[in-house]
Amino acid sequence: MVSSSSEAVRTPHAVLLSFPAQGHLNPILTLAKILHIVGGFRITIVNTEFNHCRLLRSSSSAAAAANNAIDGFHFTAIPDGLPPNPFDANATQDIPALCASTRRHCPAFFRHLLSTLSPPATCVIADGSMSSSAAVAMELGIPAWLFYTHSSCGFWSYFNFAELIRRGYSPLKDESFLTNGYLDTKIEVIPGMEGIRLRDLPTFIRTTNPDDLMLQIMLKRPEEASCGVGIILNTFDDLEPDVLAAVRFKFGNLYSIGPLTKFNSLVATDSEAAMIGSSLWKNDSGCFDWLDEQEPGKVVYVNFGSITVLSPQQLAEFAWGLADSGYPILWAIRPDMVSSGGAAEALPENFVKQVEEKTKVVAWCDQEAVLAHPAIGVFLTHCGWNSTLESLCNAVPMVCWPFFAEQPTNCRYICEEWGVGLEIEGEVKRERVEKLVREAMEGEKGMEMKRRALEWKEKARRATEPGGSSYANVEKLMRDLVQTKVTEAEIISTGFHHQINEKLVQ
Ligand SMILES: O=c1ccn([C@@H]2O[C@H](COP(=O)(O)OP(=O)(O)O[C@H]3O[C@H](CO)[C@@H](O)[C@H](O)[C@H]3O)[C@@H](O)[C@H]2O)c(=O)[nH]1
Repeated sequence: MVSSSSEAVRTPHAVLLSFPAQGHLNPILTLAKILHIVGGFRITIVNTEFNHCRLLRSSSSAAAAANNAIDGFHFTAIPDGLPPNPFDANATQDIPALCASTRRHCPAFFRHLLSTLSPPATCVIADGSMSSSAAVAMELGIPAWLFYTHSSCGFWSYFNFAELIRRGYSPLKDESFLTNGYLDTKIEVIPGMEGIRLRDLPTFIRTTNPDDLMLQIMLKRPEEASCGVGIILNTFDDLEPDVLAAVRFKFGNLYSIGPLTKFNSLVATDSEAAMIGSSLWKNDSGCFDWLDEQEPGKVVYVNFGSITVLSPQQLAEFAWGLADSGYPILWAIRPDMVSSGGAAEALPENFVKQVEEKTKVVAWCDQEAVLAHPAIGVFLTHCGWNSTLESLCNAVPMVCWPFFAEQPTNCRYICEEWGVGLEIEGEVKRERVEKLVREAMEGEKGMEMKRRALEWKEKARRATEPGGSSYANVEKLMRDLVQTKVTEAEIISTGFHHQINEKLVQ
């Protein structure tokens, strides 16, 4: 690795801009720690004001960084452009509204920030979902990289949406196409993803409305992905070789640097920066005492990430299916996770009484530490990309219930390509939940999944150690972040001025 004592003329200053969601902030913070602790970079992490407040409330170490108490590692915030809501620290913002608003408003705020930042930024890493802000950095002559925090298969699917529309796969003719078998159509037009079905692609393609906001946003991906000097993906070469080969063919400057979670040990120093937490909810540490009392490999860990919302009926089907499986359950139910409100209180009557001995319900927990606990046998997950990687890195087989966005694509790879998951297809039914949890825990498929999961854990370890592909790509990224310069010719030839002006007046 590039050492922190390298003879840089001045300390490089990386500004990292995160989309305001937990699944984005976590990998961005880990990358920032690597750059700071291993590469000696000065760091500024930019959140939206709403997320910044949530972070400060739940993480005292982040609050210290925000108050400039940690040397060379800072947090700051820009508005997200949404009207101020009555502030609710537990709220998750509406994702389409947030996507639209951050795209429209953040570039101007980010431009102001970059123009006034002292010391000035020497490089920018912008969340791929905030690519217009990366374009602003380039316009100011600051080289910018785009970091897409989802899987490569997710990234590449979005990238190919325009082609799918051109070929008439989407928009769907009418609602009946959601259930009449049409979604089982195999899509042979995405290089590196041969055999994938329409239903495996990110959910935003399943619309009947050509003007659907998320569809329209994803259609801009090809243009936007080209607006930085390189693309960063939190994956590793052995995991998604075909997709990565196709993406590399399109983008020469691609850095596959994952699983970033594996680098946590590299940055686990006793420095204050290493201790900074990124949880947007307060962790309930009580679950570890409970886990310590459980038999090894017998607990079903249930967590649907930071965005999934369940109806009370879905919650009840999961609850009874899990209870009927007979295994101990650790279940994280966010305060805003059930559409009727209430959250843990929304669990069916009698459920808690019936499974009291065997169940621990928390609002939020330190998931990486939970997945590393020997008591965990199976992870019932929504297939968010961070959860997927954290599960793979800890060799925990998955029962998958993809909720939205690129989660069905991750699910397809988890179950079919990597052989470490079983999918709950269609509507949640308690019998199905019970059957799949049992199969994953004690069935033949479960045994095979565990064997494959151990192999992936080992491959992830190798990728992130000296000599591994992700390790080498992190080194290259650090070098490039220091050495790359944006020339006027590049700015003009890629039309940044034009794009930005157009975006700002929209
Ligand atoms: O109780 C909890 C629950 C979650 N986490 C962490 O929160 C993150 C959740 O990320 P992820 O699993 O990716 O889920 P989402 O929050 O749903 O992530 C969003 O962002 C991801 C990355 O772009 C996408 O893959 C998802 O589809 C999108 O919903 C992970 O690091 C978890 O370890 C905790 O620490 N404690």
